[in-house]
Amino acid sequence: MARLSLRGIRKRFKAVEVLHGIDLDVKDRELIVFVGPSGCGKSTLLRLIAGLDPITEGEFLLNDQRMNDVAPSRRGIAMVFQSYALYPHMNVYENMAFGARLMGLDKAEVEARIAEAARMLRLEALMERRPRELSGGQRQRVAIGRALVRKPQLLLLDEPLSNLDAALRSDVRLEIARLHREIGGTTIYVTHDQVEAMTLADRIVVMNGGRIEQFGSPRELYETPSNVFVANFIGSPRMAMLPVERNDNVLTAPGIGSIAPDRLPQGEERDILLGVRPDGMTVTRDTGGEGFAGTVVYTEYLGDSAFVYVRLGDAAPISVRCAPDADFAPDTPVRLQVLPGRAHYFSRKTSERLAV
Ligand SMILES: Nc1ncnc2c1ncn2[C@@H]1O[C@H](COP(=O)(O)OP(=O)(O)OP(=O)(O)O)[C@@H](O)[C@H]1O
Repeated sequence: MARLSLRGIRKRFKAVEVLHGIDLDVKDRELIVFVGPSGCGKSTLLRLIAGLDPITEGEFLLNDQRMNDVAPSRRGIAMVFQSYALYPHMNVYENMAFGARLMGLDKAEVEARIAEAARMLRLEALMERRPRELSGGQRQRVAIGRALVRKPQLLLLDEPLSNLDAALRSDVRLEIARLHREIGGTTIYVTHDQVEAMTLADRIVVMNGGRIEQFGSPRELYETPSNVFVANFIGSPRMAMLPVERNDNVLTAPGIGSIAPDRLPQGEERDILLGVRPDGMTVTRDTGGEGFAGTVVYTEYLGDSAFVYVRLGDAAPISVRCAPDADFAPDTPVRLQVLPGRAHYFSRKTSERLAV
């Protein structure tokens, strides 16, 4: 069992504070993904949980026990790093067997677990090789295998797929998810890739500048991002953001047009940021009337759909998901409508989500 509580965690390197008070509760058996832009503190937080760096301030509890001063080897944690730290003088088999033997498992059990990991990670033909005789991606798979054979209660993975090609990446990702369920432990997975986060996680921690912006299920983050940062970070292509002024039940973007949406934000704020996902709008040739007027930049055909990129005013183009037969030549004047229930609202003052 592995249930985690982080309370007011701060981390300073000399005078520089890089984590500014992290509070987080992870349930047993959850697969949690830390995601965020480069330098936001994901790896640092993972290293504090592993015990590789001391916590400056705050408390880390594992199953209600304070872990701040417990040695890494006594935390019952297995970790896979971006740099794999394999034993150079051992071959692949021995690298995977080492940790499992230290746990006191009998020989047959160690062999069975290694065979399974090797099959899953497609390492069977490489078992006799030393790390220096392997490619980067192969080493990465050995490092994952070495952690998995221990069937840890808490598995920490820091960008474990960064050296794999696209096809292997999605295969190994599926295997990690399957193994996570099979082992029945808790997994924390660090990535900067929001697609990886969305497909793997039970819940996602979105980090930015040493703080948690939002913690929730992939669906919660996509459907109700709690601020502009999360709205922009989750979802590809990005959510369109349009500054609008509210007058009664009409939202107006100066020089672009206005809409009267089915749902409006609560409260009195007049200066609002309207957010709409690419599939939350329709685009038609401009014949006047309600809606936002723009011009087509280009149309991207994807087979099962098409993305039409539209410029509104002088902001960066926004993308609208259309049926695959959408065919708008560049510079076509078009009008955008927001579909019912698809408008997100944010305060222009605080960037926080406004309830409807
Ligand atoms: N040992 C250290 N000494 C000083 N500063 C550090 C140290 N380790 C990390 N930092 C700083 O802490 C911040 C967070 O780094 P961290 O590696 O946790 O980010 P990250 O979100 O994992 O980024 P990436 O996706 O690029 O790996 C960065 O500004 C980094 O420069």
